Formats: sequence, C-alpha cells, structure tokens
Amino acid sequence: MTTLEVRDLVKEFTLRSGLRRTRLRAVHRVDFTLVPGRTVALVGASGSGKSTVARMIARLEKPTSGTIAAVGPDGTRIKDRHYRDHVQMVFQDPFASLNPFHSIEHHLARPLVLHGRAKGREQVREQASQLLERVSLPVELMDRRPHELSGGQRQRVAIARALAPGARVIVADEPVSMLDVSSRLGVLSLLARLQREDDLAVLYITHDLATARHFSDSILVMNRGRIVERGPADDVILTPQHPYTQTLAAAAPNPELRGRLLSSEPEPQAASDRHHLTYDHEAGRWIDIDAATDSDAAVAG
Ligand SMILES: Nc1ncnc2c1ncn2[C@@H]1O[C@H](COP(=O)(O)OP(=O)(O)OP(=O)(O)O)[C@@H](O)[C@H]1O
Repeated sequence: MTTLEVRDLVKEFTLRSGLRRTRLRAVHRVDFTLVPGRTVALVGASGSGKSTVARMIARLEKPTSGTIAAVGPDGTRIKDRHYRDHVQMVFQDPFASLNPFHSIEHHLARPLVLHGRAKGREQVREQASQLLERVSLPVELMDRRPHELSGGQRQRVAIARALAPGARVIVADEPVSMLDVSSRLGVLSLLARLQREDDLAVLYITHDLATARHFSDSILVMNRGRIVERGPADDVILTPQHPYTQTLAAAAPNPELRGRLLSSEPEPQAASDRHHLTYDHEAGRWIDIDAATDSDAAVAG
C-alpha cells in the first residue's frame, strides 16, 4: 500500500525566441494525494499542465520547486532508488511506448528482472504469463512483437508492464485517447478492475469529463497550471463551481453532462445515475460507458 503525496508543485520552462528568453509557468502550486483504492482524475483543456504533472511524477521532468513523495504504509517516505518499484506510468501512445524490435515477453521480463520480481527464464516466463492473464490477453501473444498487436492490446501490455515491478501507484496519462472506442472502454474498465483487485492508487489524466466522472472517485480541474476546482467526481461534474469547470462541462459533447448543467433537472437516482454516455468522435456516435466490460476487444481489438 503506497500513497503519493504531491505538495506545492511548480514547473517553469524557459522559452527562447532569438535572443529573448521568457519563463512559462506550466504548473503552479499543485497539491494532491493519491491513496490506495482510489482513482483521482486530473482534467483540463489542452495545455493546462496535466502532462507536465505526470512527467514530474514519472521523474521525466524535475520540478522547479515542490515535492513528490511515495509514502509506505508505515508513513515513511520511500527511498529514491525504490520509487519506480512503487510508481509507474501508462502513457498515451501505445505505439510509441513499446519497442518494435522486442517481443511482448521481453517488455514484461525486463521490469520483472530489473525490479527483482523474478529470476531465471522459467520463473520470468511464468510471471509474464500471469501478467498477460491479468490484463485479459491470451498468453500466446507472448512471442509476438508490438506491431502484431492492436492498439488496445498494446495498451494492455503497457498496463501489464506497469504492474510488473509490483507498483501500487499508477499514473495513466490519456491512456485511451489514441484507441478506437471499443478498446477504449475495455481498457478503462480493466484499469478499474486492477485498481480494485490490487488496491491501487490511480491518477487518471484526461480531457474527457464523462469518463473522468465514471471511472474516478474525485476530480481535480486544472487550468493554466493551477488546480481551480476539486471534489467528489459527481459534484464537480454535475454542479461545477468554478467558471472554467462550467465552461468545460458546457463544451463537453455529452448531452447528459451539458443538459444537467443547463437545466435545473433533479439528480437521477442510483441505477440511472451510473448510466453515462461518451461521444466517439471518429465513429460519430454516442457510446454507453456502462455497456463496456474489461475484456471487450481484449483479444480482437
Ligand atoms: N518541455 C517543454 N518546454 C517548454 N514548454 C513546455 C514543455 N512541456 C510543456 N510545455 C508547456 O507547458 C504547458 C503545459 O503543457 P502540458 O503538456 O503539461 O499540458 P496538457 O494539459 O497535458 O496538454 P495536452 O492535453 O495537450 O497534453 C503548455 O503551454 C506547453 O506548451
């Protein structure tokens, strides 16, 4: 059980144009905590600073100031050299994040060995098979290369790879935005199942308010580097307080969110409350999130 504490996080970039230099504050005084068994969505328009937060958590960028600490169950901060055993990323692009020259087995074996989870060919292969099963992929995919898999299958491999070190905190940066819609909801449902099974702490970064509401417990809304609103997912989406959140919700291509915002309709009760739609831009149609299961398109899609 690991908690991730983000405190007073700031990131500034220096931009050069000819001889001129300017400072861009991409992230400004961001604070939040990820706790086991809970998903927090970080939402905001393009350029609001979401990926910069993710990249700092993944240690791909150094914060200008502030701290990011993984904290163990006994309350002590996890040492830097063990940070990646606990905190792992799933990136947006499953095509770029897997090496085309290596087999699926290699992608899973490497973190298993590097993080001391398995040794010896047999044990590694056995654990890699188990990881594939956990993400609802057939073990026969083990010897294939990434280009022989669909986008959804590749993202499942990326999730299995994130689990391989035994990570307890997963940061998923737009994990489904490059997938077709059938794979998209299956992959989000898979993340939700793994989160429940392993008591993971998850940061789900997205610009899609409908899936943020459906797949998270609470939502942080980011605008121009700052968290401008935070709270339980339903409250933030259905009764947004900050004008920026209201604008995001009003612009969402989702009749349920937009309709609720513009009308004084009472909140729906339990069952219907979980019935959400999201818009598939490529297919040009509405999709029922509740109809998706985590094994959807796992094999074919
Ligand atoms: N390496 C960098 N150098 C300079 N500016 C950067 C760098 N990385 C990000 N930025 C700037 O920081 C701001 C926040 O970018 P970021 O990618 O974090 O936003 P985002 O909310 O994740 O957007 P998107 O959803 O489009 O990925 C943007 O203005 C971006 O241009």
